[in-house]
Amino acid sequence: EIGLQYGADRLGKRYDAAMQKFRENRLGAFIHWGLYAIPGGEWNGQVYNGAAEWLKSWAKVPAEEWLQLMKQWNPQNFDAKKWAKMAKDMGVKYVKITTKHHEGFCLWPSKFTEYTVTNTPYKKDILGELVKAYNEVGIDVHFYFSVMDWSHPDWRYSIKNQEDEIAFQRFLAFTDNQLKELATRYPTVKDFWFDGTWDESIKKNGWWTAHAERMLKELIPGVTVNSRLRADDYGKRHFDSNGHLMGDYESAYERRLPDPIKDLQVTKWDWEACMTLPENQWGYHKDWSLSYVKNPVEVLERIVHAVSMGGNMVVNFGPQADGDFRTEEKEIAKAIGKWMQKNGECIYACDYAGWEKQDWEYYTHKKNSVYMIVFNRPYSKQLTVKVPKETQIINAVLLNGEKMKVTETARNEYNVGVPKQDFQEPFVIKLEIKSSKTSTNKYQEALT
Ligand SMILES: C[C@@H]1N[C@@H](C(=O)NCc2ccccc2)[C@H](O)[C@@H]1O
Repeated sequence: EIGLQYGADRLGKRYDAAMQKFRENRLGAFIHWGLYAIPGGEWNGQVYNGAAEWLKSWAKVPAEEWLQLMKQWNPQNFDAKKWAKMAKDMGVKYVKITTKHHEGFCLWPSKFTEYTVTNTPYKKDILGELVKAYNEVGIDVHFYFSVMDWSHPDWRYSIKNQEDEIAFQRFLAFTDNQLKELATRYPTVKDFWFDGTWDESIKKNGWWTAHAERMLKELIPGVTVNSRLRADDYGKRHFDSNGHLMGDYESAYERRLPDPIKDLQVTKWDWEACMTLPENQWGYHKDWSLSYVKNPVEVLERIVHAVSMGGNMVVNFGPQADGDFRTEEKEIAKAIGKWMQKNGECIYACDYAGWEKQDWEYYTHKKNSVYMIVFNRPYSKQLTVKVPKETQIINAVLLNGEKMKVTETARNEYNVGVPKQDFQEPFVIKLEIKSSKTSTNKYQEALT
């Protein structure tokens, strides 16, 4: 291993209570809300099908013109309690909120920039209202924070000369001030999810990313920080030059997931994926007909896929400029909540089972139960289960209590029957297992 000053501060997973809670939460929601919700993907009569929160970039709008949108920021239908109820009913255990996205507009009354909610017709501290409302219903709040800040004159993509260097160090000091502000104003925050950290300027300042993680952990004991913040002494990101994960969980799975057969290495560390409903859109876009919108089962499939590999999943919502949510998002949240109400036992506090994946889809594991979450109902009416050596299935029940037939079909192989009723939605079978040394060898090995 090479010596690093700004590499991983810790090897292996964290097992303190705060990280256990982060891990056991499993299902979260993302909220992407900012000035970009006002134009909703359209600028000067042209609609862009790229990410709506990147409209400033697509339409090449200068910062001072873009920030004029603050004059229109007045979400009259914003009701933090309603947002909290929607999240509670969806069954999410935490919500990640964009405190400041790349545009530089702050949802809290920051003292270090004029581009905040204070200087809008709305005036009030939106972030404070949300932290209070979510916490009141037992939902943890995580902060999304974009280091890249298009509103700040000292932001640099790269450091070409001494002038850049001096400006960027001022920018990092400004960022420290905002992070300290967030950590001290909202001490119940549980996580910082950094974004906008891929540019040369940050990779050349790995020291600052290590300092930012350490500063937040001093200010808020137990707080978690994502790997995307981190660059090491040599500009290596997420994993340091010795291959060790930096931060507390890997955060590279954005709109994609690890392969359930080829990428089993991710089960060795904590990780969190995030996903959108229409492919490109995190912020509010007025026209969702421009791309495919995932249906509830497709969202569930991604949630279960992540948990089956020992990860968390965060489903994104992009509220409207008026502070209400579009109907499609309310419907998805309701459908997910309905399924989670019945089947959440196979998600919350569950982890990777380590069993060989089958075509009917995913396993999750908790204590001495293994859950089968069936997305693909086989015409054979038999669900193949290959167990690890010296493992026996004691019994199998549907989460509604219906007993399922279990037939041993070969060494360490079983068939589990499917429910009589076709629920027209993914269903969950809970297997009670025990390890058994005495495996009868009634099955002969083939001679080939
Ligand atoms: C969590 C997401 N990360 C931000 C982002 O900048 N992603 C990188 C990206 C944005 C637009 C086109 C390609 C790649 C998006 O705007 C969301 O905040």
